[in-house]
Amino acid sequence: MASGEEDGTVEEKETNNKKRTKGAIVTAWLTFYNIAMTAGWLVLTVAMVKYYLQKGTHKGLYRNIARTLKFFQTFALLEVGHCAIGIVRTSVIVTGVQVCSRIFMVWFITNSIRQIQNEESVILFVVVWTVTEITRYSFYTFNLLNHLPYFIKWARYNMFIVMYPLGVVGELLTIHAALPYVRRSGMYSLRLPNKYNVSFDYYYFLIIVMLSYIPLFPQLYFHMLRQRRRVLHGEIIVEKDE
Ligand SMILES: CCCCCCCCCCCCC[C@@H](O)CC(=O)SCCNC(=O)CCNC(=O)[C@H](O)C(C)(C)COP(=O)(O)OP(=O)(O)OC[C@H]1O[C@@H](n2cnc3c(N)ncnc32)[C@H](O)[C@@H]1OP(=O)(O)O
Repeated sequence: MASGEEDGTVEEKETNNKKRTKGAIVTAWLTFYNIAMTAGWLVLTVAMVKYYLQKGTHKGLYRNIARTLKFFQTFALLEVGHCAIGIVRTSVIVTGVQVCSRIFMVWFITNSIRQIQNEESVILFVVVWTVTEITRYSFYTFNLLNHLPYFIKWARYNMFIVMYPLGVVGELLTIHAALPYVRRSGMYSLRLPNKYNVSFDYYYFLIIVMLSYIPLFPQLYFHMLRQRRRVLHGEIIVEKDE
């Protein structure tokens, strides 16, 4: 009997040790990830400020930071995995829509259409993304280290109120600026007849993407407002897909 009780205790101890080890590994990984992402977006900030101080114009700024932006924005795909395997308490759907929209903007709009890279709207969304991500990743980092300064928590759950709409304006204006070039070049499109007997028009796809902001953006925005009420005002909120 004693051995059974001891075994129970031994099994419980082993399970608890495994949980503690897993918890330590997850915390170590997330801390590393968030520090790396904070550093990456800070490098982007320094590069943008340095370029503007040297050149005195935003023309050519995107080309100057494109590689860093593409790397760190694409690296954020890991966050969909973090949600999917449950190491962070975030909606997979919300994170997926947010990350996919950013990656779409970076790779299939600004990186693919050089003619729009000097648009002011590109600088608008890049600057807004940068300020937001530095705040967000530093929030996660300090939260994991249990030394979260209030001003970072405040910034995390208040700045989005203005930054989110500004970022959407920048993204939509950039897609709109790209439309004439896409129409003229027929890029990423498939005309009939072809061996697949399928047609695809990237111009109309972009119009659909712009229209998709109408139902999708409010979902993200209200999600952040719920998070804000939960964290700053202690409301108990259960996400739909939790
Ligand atoms: C193929 C064609 C595609 C076309 C797509 C068209 C889509 C159109 C609509 C999309 C519009 C998007 C516009 C957007 O790009 C504009 C901008 O972003 S402008 C800049 C302003 N933006 C923002 O402020 C939003 C920034 N993004 C986020 O905040 C997140 O991505 C989001 C998923 C939206 C919300 O984050 P989350 O749900 O994680 O909220 P919390 O931060 O409160 O975290 C919840 C809990 O999870 C823990 N967590 C999350 N991540 C981590 C991590 N990396 N490390 C550690 N912990 C993490 C966090 O601590 C919370 O834990 P707890 O609940 O215990 O407090």
